Amino acid sequence: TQSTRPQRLLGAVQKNATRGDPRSVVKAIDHFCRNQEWAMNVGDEKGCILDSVVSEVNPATVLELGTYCGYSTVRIASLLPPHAKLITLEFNPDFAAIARQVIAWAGLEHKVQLVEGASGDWIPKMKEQFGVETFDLVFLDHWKDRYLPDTHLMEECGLLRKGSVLLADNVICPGTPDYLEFVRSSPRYKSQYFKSHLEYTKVEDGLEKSVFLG
Ligand SMILES: Cn1ncc2cc([C@H](O)c3cccc(CNC(=O)c4cc(-c5ccc(F)cc5)cc(O)c4O)c3)ccc21
Ligand SMILES: [Mg+2]
Repeated sequence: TQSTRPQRLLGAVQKNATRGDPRSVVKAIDHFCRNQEWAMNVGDEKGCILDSVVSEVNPATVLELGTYCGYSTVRIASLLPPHAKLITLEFNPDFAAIARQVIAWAGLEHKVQLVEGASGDWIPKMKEQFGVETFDLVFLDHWKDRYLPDTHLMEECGLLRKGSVLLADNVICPGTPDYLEFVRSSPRYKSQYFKSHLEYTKVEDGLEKSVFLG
């Protein structure tokens, strides 16, 4: 039977990356996507911006919406302080199965809780299920039309505190117009655009960093 792109991406990691070495996992995926098959990872260029925001926030609790194959999960988790936790939500079981193996290859299982399910179902259960108070950092990279409703939901569920940082991928391509309009016009957010390119291409894209002001 035919393999899927995520399966081939995992194969490239297992072939070319060193177990327990997150940077080599990131490098192997970027090489695969640049030279073999494009895939919708945040990529190396936007990934450097992600790294700088993670390092600046130095979060104890992180929520990632949209795991896919675990590329950004590995980038974020590799920068977290010792007892920090990253919860990542993935509704597609095939993606989740690959991501678990990519995260394990990087040796980061102990820092990551991959939850299989949809953001809309799980955000209201975060506090009771995972003992989360609030998130210091949220990385939005799931369905683009879910960024805004899920941001409202996180506010309503008391998961954001004064200073919580939302970092959104793909605000230009594919684009998240309603989300961008909201965070840039709301008095409750301080928003900043980091211009970059769509992963592995010359097409413009960027990340939007929005600080919740409470
Ligand atoms: C509700 N819920 N809760 C958890 C959860 C998790 C998922 C999945 O992880 C999932 C599946 C399919 C698509 C996405 C969103 N990502 C994208 O669509 C994307 C596209 C492109 C692009 C750009 C140019 C192109 F020409 C083609 C694709 C570049 C990018 O970086 C992307 O992130 C995410 C979905 C809903 C979920
Ligand atoms: Mg993306």
